[in-house]
Amino acid sequence: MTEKEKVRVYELAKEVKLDSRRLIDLLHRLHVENIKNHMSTVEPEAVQTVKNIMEGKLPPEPKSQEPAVSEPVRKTEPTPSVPAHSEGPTVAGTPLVSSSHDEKNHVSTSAKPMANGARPDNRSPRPTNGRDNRPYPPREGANGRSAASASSNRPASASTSRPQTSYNAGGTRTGGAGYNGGNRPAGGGERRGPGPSRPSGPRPQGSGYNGPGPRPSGRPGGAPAGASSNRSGGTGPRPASRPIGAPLAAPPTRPAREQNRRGAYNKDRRTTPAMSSGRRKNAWEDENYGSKHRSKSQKNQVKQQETVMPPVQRHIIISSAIMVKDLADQLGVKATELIKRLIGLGVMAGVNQELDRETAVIIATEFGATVEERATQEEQEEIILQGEDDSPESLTERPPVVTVMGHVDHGKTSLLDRIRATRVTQSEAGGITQHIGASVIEWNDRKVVFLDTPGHEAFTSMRARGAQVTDVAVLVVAANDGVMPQTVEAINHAKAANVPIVVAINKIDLPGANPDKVRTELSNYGLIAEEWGGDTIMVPVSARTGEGIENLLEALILQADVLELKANSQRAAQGTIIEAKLDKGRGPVATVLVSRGMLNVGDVFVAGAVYGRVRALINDRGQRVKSAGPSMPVEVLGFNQLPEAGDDFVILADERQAKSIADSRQDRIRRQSEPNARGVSLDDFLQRLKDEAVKELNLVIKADVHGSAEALAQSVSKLSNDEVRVRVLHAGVGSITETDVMLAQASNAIIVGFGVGVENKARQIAEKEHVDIRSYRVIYDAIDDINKALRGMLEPKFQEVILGRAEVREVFRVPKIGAIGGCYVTDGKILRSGKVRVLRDGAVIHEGNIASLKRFKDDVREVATGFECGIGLEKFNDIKVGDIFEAFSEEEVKAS
Ligand SMILES: Nc1nc2c(ncn2[C@@H]2O[C@H](COP(=O)(O)OP(=O)(O)OP(=O)(O)O)[C@@H](O)[C@H]2O)c(=O)[nH]1
Repeated sequence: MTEKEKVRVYELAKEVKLDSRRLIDLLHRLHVENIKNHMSTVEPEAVQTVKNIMEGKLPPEPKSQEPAVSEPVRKTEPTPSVPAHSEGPTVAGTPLVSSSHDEKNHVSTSAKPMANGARPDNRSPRPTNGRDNRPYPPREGANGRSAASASSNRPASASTSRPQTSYNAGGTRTGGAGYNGGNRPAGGGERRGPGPSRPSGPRPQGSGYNGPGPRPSGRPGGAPAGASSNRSGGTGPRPASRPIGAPLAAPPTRPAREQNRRGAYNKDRRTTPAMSSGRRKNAWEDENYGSKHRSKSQKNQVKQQETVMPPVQRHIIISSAIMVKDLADQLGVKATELIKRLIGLGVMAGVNQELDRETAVIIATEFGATVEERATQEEQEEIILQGEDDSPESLTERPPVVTVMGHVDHGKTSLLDRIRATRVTQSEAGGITQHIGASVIEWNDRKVVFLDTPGHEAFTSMRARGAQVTDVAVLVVAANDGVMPQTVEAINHAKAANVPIVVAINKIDLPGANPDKVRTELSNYGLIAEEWGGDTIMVPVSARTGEGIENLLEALILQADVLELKANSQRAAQGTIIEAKLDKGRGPVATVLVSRGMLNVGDVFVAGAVYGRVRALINDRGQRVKSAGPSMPVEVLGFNQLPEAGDDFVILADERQAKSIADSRQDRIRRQSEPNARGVSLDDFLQRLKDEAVKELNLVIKADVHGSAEALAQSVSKLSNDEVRVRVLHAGVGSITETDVMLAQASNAIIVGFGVGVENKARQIAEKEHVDIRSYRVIYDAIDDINKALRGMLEPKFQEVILGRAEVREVFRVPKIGAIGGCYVTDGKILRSGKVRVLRDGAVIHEGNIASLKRFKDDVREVATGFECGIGLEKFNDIKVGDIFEAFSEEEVKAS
């Protein structure tokens, strides 16, 4: 690797002899962006910085910071201090290469200058109250429980009963070089489709490496950095480095009573056949202290140590989540012992429970094992599928991919037809447009690709599947109608996807057309027309007469030029499935939009969880072609099964490899259909705050009236604080629809409904995709819940479970009783004991208990789908034909 090349984290880790996890943590501390896991790429500048640090050349100090002062380290303060001759490079006072705890010096507390005489971060003196004021907060542990915080959460008596020198596993790990268990992309996190990152949306600034600098600390639950860590007492000399994965610290010395107890246990253990006591002891001594020439006191100490924790199997390989019992086996310890340790770290797990890789690594190191982390099969496959990055020289211009969006009847279809007609008249010789999901227009020797997919889908379901194929959105607004609800929805979708918008003000041929009114209305949504000093291109057009169409195409080309859309067309192709169907005669066929490379007949591919070999390619004019380059949509024949829209499409050299990847993806899909793949919920938002340094809470708001939606959006936006920003992706009127759920899923958002119902399909998708829909009747409750979540105080409470729905088909007025709805249960069931919400035209008009549930004349406890029944409601008589009764119950949600 040359220093100018980007490298992946694991490669760099290998090179600098640092465990990937630690390197990720270091990169985070250096504020290097986009480092998610060991496969993330590291910019050359950051690579160099890491190397410098590892070679002991510390990063330049921020000017604003205080002068270097050798700060005395108090004996009681859980503050890392690095000895003069420590060669272990440090950042922010944290040893990057954890060293074994040197027992000889374990009581040393004097301050010593750092390797090159200055503290790397020149922090101001830390308070002694145990709060972490370090500029770089500790990374959090798996499941949101940092080992450090876990240790800090222990009862005070437990921690104070330990001597200063005591070994505190949690503190050692996370307070030290840190363990970042939460750096994986969020469940629904946006996975860009293959291909070079598009320049649309905000572009990364520079290399993404901002160099070291203070970062606000004080994340919720932040534990004292290094609290009770071995650094607190172990300030004596340490070895400069240790082999990768070598034990991070020597085993603990414990209070005498505990040692005795453990001693007894260990005596038992030493009788186990795994290793004779003599061999164990020697191995332990050799590794930790050297076998000879110790002082008496040292020997005593060694003896003490030896009785505390027996050495266990030293080298294990962890590549994925592992069951507690399997890890215990690998480590050669009892599962109960492992479980105890896990509890100490705040992780509750049973013998048969899986530990994620990060937790497994931590706990294994706790037991003194060296751990080799290997990429999981999935990660290895992703590396293969991602392929090499393209060098800037290999990139050439590619056409823009455009999606048309807008309100119903504003003329999207007519506009697309008119544009296609332009193409037909301009360049086609008798070609018949074939529906393949996209079409290519050639205008003034420039190509523009239009997706036929209904606008929202391109931004929701596709994006939810990780694919973002659109470069530019054309927002069609009828000049006689102006901005309507779906116009706003479209704007929000495009904004959430960071896709620039070109506005087509349509129907200007109509007498009532008022383009300026449209411009004014759009300005309320942040779209200011260029001619009014803004940066949104707005083109008046008429799909009917064709007026302005050329201007629109010109605007799109202009926008494409601004975006500098480029791709390498000389490599193996990658793309995205934009449509797939089972054709009677041809079997599974799908349209692929090539994002980079050249797709050729005969190529072997993986697409999502299916694979195949390209038998034929058909373009949007129905012509067979031999190849298709970047941005080109092309129908592909040769799939073994039907792929799904939004799936990635990647050419591989080897059919066996393609099959194997497709098979393992199928397996994964099967496993994921079990309830562990989750979207984001408000309840676990706090957890994710800790786990992944989530900085944004995305919301989709739906309310019964415009005023409520606005009010709620404004109120919750104001809840943003220094650490977390509330971002309202969309605030609209009407019931919660499938589109809302898809937008929420694609953007990891929570849906907040205020006085509105949830459409059936939307409910089903939300359940399947684990999208959290929160319904409120009181605006304050909504604000309060979101506020609590932001402040990390949300108490999981009762969650609504929808039981079923019934439609009112007739209304009976019963004297002295009131109105009874003659209902038909359309789905689920209605329970007498449940509650009912009355929905009329998508809005909730009442919520309350059921007063009576009858089948014919009999009172019944429940009525299932497909049956008729009479439902009377407590304190509500205004039942009307067409009302929907949504039955629900409230179940307590356990804290996650
Ligand atoms: N006068 C006039 N009518 C138009 C124009 N564009 C579309 N229309 C008419 O508006 C109606 C709706 O047009 P569509 O193209 O179907 O609108 P759409 O946005 O695709 O509608 P949905 O697919 O239902 O969302 C049709 O009757 C069109 O003929 C235009 O520029 N001028």
